[in-house]
Amino acid sequence: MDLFTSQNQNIQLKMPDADVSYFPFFFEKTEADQLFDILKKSIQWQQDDIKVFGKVHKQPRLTALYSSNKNTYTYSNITMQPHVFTDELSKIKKKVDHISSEIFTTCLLNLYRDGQDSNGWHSDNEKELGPEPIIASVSFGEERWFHFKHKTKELKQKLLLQHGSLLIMRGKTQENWLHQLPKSKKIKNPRVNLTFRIIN
Ligand SMILES: O=C(O)CCC(=O)C(=O)O
Ligand SMILES: [Fe+2]
Repeated sequence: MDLFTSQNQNIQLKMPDADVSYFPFFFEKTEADQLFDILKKSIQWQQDDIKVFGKVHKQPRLTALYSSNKNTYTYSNITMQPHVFTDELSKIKKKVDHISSEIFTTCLLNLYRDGQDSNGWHSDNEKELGPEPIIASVSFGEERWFHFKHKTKELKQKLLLQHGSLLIMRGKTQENWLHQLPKSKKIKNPRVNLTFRIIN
C-alpha cells in the first residue's frame, strides 16, 4: 500500500443509528512519534475537580482546551477557557479539516497518564456543539480500547485506538450512543487524545 492510500484507509463501523469512521493510519509512525512527544511537553495540561453524586473528585486524566475563537466549553460542571492554538495543533487541525471537509474551531485534549486514567460513559451532546455534533478524535501513544453502547438498544461496539489514528463521529451518533475509555490495569504508558469540535 502506498502512503496516500494507507493514510486515507477508512473503516466505517457497523453501528445502527450512528455514523462513525476510523482512519487507522492517519499519521505515519515517525510523524506520530514526534507529535506525541511535543504535545505531552508543550500543552498546558490541567487537572480539574468534578462532582459525582455530590462528592468532589479529581478528574481521572489531564485536559486542555485550545481554540481559534474565545468561546468556552462547559461539560460535567467544568467551564474551560481556551488557549490559542499552538503551531502543532494548527498543523494537525488542517489535516483533520481536510480529510473531514469540516472547519473545526476547538480542540479538547486529554492526557491519560497510564491505565488508571480513564473517561467514563458519556455522549458529547453539550448545547455549544449544536444538534448533530461532529467530533474528530486523534490518538497518540499507548493504544487504548474505546467502547460504544447504544442508549436504548442492546448494542455494543469497541475498537482499539491506535497511535496516529483518527476517529470521526457524526450525525446522530451522540444522540443514540454513549462512549467511554475504560481503565486498564496492564497499561503503564501515556496516551494523548485530541478531540476537534465546532463551537461557534
Ligand atoms: O480519549 C478518547 O479517545 C475519548 C475522549 C472523549 O470521549 C472526549 O473527550 O469526549
Ligand atoms: Fe467523548
